[in-house]
Amino acid sequence: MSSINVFARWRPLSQPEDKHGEIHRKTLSDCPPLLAVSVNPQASAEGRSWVSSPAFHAIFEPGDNNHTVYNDVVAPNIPKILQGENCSVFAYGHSGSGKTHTILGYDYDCQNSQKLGLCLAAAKQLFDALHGLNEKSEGEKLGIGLSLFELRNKSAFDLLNHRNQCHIREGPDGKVHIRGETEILEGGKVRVRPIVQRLCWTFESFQHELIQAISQRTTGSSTVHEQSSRTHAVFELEIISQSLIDARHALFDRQSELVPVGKRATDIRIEEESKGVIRTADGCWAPNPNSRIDQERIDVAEAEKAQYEALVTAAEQNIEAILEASAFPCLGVKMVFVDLAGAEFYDDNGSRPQTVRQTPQERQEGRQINTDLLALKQVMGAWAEGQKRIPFRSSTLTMALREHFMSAGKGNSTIIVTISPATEQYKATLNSLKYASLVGAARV
Ligand SMILES: Nc1ncnc2c1ncn2[C@@H]1O[C@H](COP(=O)(O)OP(=O)(O)OP(=O)(O)O)[C@@H](O)[C@H]1O
Repeated sequence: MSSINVFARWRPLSQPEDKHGEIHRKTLSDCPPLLAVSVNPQASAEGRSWVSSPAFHAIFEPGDNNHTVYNDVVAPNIPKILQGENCSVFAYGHSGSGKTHTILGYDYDCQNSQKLGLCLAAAKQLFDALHGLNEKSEGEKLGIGLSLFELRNKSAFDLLNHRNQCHIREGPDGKVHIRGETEILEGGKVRVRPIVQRLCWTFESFQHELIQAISQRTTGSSTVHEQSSRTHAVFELEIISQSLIDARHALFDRQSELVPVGKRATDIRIEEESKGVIRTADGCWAPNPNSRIDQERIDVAEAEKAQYEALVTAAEQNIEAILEASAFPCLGVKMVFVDLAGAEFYDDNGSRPQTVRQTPQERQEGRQINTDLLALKQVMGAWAEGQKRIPFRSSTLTMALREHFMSAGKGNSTIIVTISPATEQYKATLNSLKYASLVGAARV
């Protein structure tokens, strides 16, 4: 079994692409249940077809709408989420191939559910399911916490907090944390806020938050079109309850109280230990016979630090206890959608197509996007093959997505490779298919 479910989606030919014609393509079903694809720049170019490995769970045709894609790709994950499994869905493809159309859609009106992007359609189905659970339960109500950030040029930006810059750090626990602003509070307390999570108790409030946030997404010119998303956007939907959120806030408070106490203990230790040595005439350090370390002062400071550390541990355990005691296995479970920035592609001779003008900054961003996507490709390949060392640290994108890979479990990650049927984009389409073929063919 492959650990990543791979789908391909052909988009319709756009009007300007019409004159150059369509890639000749065939879906092959020789190895059920997986499909392969054969492509050829033109129907007449016999003998030059490239054939993928049997890697695809389904291949969507240009006439298939978002609703069809949702039913095949995302809907089977909803029962898994409700049973307590994390899931993630990535859209990968070159610029202009239809990633944003798939993940977000360009029509957010939920009356027209045929066009709704996968993220909103999933939220709608999840809210329907949560509503059923909430009705039956006497206890706490469940909702969805939405977080949304984009990655651009090695930085992360919080779209639910005025695009504030966030920092991606690996913590002492080995987990990657995405942190927002650092606040200095009274008494030297330091609070490093996590990225904003909006609590939504109805689909309508979720939809409102999402639409507001995505209006802040960055667009620019790619080598293909002028409204290209120049960032990787990560949409995180977490099943939450009020007591889980309150417990997390309590943990942040305890962590911020620990910071000045921990710093004081470290300062006192350094101060006392430095009394115990003196500098000799030749510039070396030697024990100071006239000074005595005040061990009691160090011990008092360390004891105070230990008290505050215990409070942090208790707050962490409280979160664990809330999750374990919940009647709902889905509490704290995440569904993540990633709309990757479009890979830039070049002509055979390495030059860019002349269709769209790019600024030097956009060209630089294009190179960074390609570097990120290459790193992601390597991570997906290593992860799909079950390798021990997965190169998550090789880019900000893979660092930020590390937790999603680690927590999604085998079989719960999906990649939709969006592809264009335009002959002029054959090379880029072929690249995307080769990549998908590689990931989909990997077995564990
Ligand atoms: N399956 C589809 N059906 C109809 N229109 C589509 C489809 N896929 C893409 N399009 C249209 O093609 C254009 C480009 O699509 P989109 O913006 O989703 O590309 P993208 O891959 O997100 O590009 P970029 O990475 O540069 O942002 C849009 O106008 C979109 O509406």
